[in-house]
Amino acid sequence: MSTTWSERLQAAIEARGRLCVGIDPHPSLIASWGFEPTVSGLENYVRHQIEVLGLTVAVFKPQSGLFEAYGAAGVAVLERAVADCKAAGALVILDAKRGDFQPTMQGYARGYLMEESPFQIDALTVSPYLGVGSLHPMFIAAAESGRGLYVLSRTSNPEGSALQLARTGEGATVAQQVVDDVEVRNEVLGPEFGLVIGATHEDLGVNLDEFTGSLLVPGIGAQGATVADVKRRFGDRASAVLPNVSRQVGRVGPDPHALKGAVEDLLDQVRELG
Ligand SMILES: O=c1ccn([C@@H]2O[C@H](COP(=O)(O)O)[C@@H](O)[C@H]2O)c(=O)[nH]1
Repeated sequence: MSTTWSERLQAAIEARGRLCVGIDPHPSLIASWGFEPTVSGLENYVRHQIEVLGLTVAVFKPQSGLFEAYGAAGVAVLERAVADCKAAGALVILDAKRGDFQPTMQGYARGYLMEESPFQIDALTVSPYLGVGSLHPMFIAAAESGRGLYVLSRTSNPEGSALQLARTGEGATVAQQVVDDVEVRNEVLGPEFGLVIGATHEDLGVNLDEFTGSLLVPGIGAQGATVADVKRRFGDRASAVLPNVSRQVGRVGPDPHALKGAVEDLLDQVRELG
């Protein structure tokens, strides 16, 4: 890509507002929109969501697992959904949380982060829990191709805390070590690498003061957090937040007027983040 992820993200936020809408085609949501929970229902649900919201939303975050559930046909729907979001002028963060040792990460880099990759995404979520260094091929491929990465640090789910708030030998929390290790890459390669920090924790458990990348923040809506919580919990760093809302939007149903209204309402709220 001829621009960097951080440049595209900034431009998209200025044009459309600071909001990432998750494309999370849970079978129950597909059914509630009046479609069969089959591959063709999946395709109809996703296509309708993008047709209605594609020109409004800055960033979409398809959840890979909910497409992979349908096998190769579901992955084909995902590939087309990415292309449809891009054709509508929106950016795409693929939420696939990839993480493995370096030789395997090279395969994921070829799949997601190169000019010739089948998935023409803008950014990818990755897991650092085989060591941030195991993500090295991803950092390099993303920097070379103008793509971004979002590295899991402090996830929104309650099960994450025991691991992520454990202390390293140096006394930092594991989540903080991830923040610091990713920031080292940002200093060398540019602020293209962000973090996933859940909105659901009253105490974030990490210090983000020195972090220069963007913060992908899930947990708003169905998981209980509000945009006001994000503003309070992220304080000075709220302007680096890219809030994600998935099921709360899907639960509105397929009516285009209602769907657009729900997103406009969220866009009004996120203006408060600065
Ligand atoms: O810490 C994390 C990391 C990723 N997610 C993903 O975000 C969405 C949230 O969906 P909602 O319906 O808005 O709750 C989903 O795709 C998760 O896999 C997360 O929730 N927390």
